[in-house]
Amino acid sequence: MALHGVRVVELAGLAPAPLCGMVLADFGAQVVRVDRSPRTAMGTDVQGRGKRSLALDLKRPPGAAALRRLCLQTDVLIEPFRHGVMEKLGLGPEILLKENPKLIYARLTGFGQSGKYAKSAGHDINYLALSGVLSKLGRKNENPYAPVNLLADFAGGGVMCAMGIVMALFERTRSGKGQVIDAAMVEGAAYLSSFLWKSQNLGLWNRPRGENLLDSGAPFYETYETSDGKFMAVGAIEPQFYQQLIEGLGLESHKLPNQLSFSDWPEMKQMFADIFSKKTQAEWCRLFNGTNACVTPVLSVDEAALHPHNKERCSFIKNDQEEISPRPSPHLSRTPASPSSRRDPFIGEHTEEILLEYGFTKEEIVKLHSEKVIEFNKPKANL
Ligand SMILES: C[C@H](CCC[C@@H](C)[C@H]1CC[C@H]2[C@@H]3[C@H](O)C[C@@H]4C[C@H](O)CC[C@]4(C)[C@H]3C[C@H](O)[C@]12C)C(=O)SCCNC(=O)CCNC(=O)[C@H](O)C(C)(C)COP(=O)(O)OP(=O)(O)OC[C@H]1O[C@@H](n2cnc3c(N)ncnc32)[C@H](O)[C@@H]1OP(=O)(O)O
Repeated sequence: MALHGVRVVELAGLAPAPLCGMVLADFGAQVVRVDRSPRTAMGTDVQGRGKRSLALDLKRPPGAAALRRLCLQTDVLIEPFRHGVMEKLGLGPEILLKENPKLIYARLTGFGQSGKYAKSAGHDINYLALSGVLSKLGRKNENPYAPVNLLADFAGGGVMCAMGIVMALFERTRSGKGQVIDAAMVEGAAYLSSFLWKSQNLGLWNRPRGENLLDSGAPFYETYETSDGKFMAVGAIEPQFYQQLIEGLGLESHKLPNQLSFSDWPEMKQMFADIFSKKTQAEWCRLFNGTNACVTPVLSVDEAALHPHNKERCSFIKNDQEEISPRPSPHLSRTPASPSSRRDPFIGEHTEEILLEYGFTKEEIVKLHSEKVIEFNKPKANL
């Protein structure tokens, strides 16, 4: 796998850092997740695939010292706390990089390591709002709408951070040096959305939110309800594809306004909606399958795994617990990801084996355990 041999320590956090760690694990990195005690923390990481868990109290000096030791033999550290938390623990980048100059120290936060908000709490919706992107999302005459926590947390945060880590690992092959990554979700979400800024002069965003080409303003870039309460997605932007949409809907283009006549869009939408409501989703699929009208069913997460196209590409995978999840993407031809099929780790499940692997002696481990700096949490056998 592409990241075989890369050692990662991920400090447990909410959504974005766990995704970042999971992506690295899926592509072959050895990821150790450092958790708080199983007595004080609930296991909320559903993105623990391929990781092992070490329960370590970082607030206790021997705990922080243990992390420093781990970092001596680690390629990448992912930390998901507000600016200042790691410094307070004596685990800031100056110290850790001095001890291991090859360390890639990835700081995944909302507001970044500097600036007015650096020490403020926040979540996806706040970062998206500050990036400027949220102002563009939503339907006509409605408040801005955050699409779950996908954009800032996962795309602008977890994925951007993973990209930064891979770039830093690549650069390290030339310089032999690590570096600090300041992955701020505000900036990640904005960068991801560069098109919004760079397309201003194309006139794509001249109208209020929800009345433009790609923000649910256009009738040919919309979702429509079908007679069985499901939905179809329409993305027929180019004239030749739009023509196929019109034909599929049983309309005649010479009787319709011009595709780009903004003032006619609301009426056109109503017309398309009426037509889509006359057939079931399956009927529309049969009608549009194999055309270039850019019409596809809106599938539920369960249906997506069963769709013939996705099945053909094995786009979804099952783990040992029969849980279905998306296959790691993208697909690398020679060194594809090989996601673990084991269940996610329990907090503290691998404490002892990880510490032994990183060179701690049995005696040291017993001492840390007796001082309650580390915890073990072996799963009970299923008798
Ligand atoms: C919208 C999303 C968030 C969605 C999350 C949801 C998916 C989940 C949230 C609640 C979950 C549910 C719940 O738990 C109940 C169930 C539990 C069950 O097990 C599963 C089902 C549940 C229903 C469960 C389901 C889901 O998992 C949930 C619904 C986001 O936007 S996430 C992005 C958030 N932002 C960031 O990550 C940016 C950077 N981070 C921050 O800004 C802050 O960390 C944050 C997020 C604001 C939190 O602030 P907080 O004050 O709590 O932390 P920090 O200031 O960063 O400091 C951390 C402190 O912790 C200490 N510490 C850390 N590790 C250790 C350790 N190993 N040992 C000891 N101490 C440790 C550290 O020293 C800091 O201490 P101090 O505060 O004293 O300095």
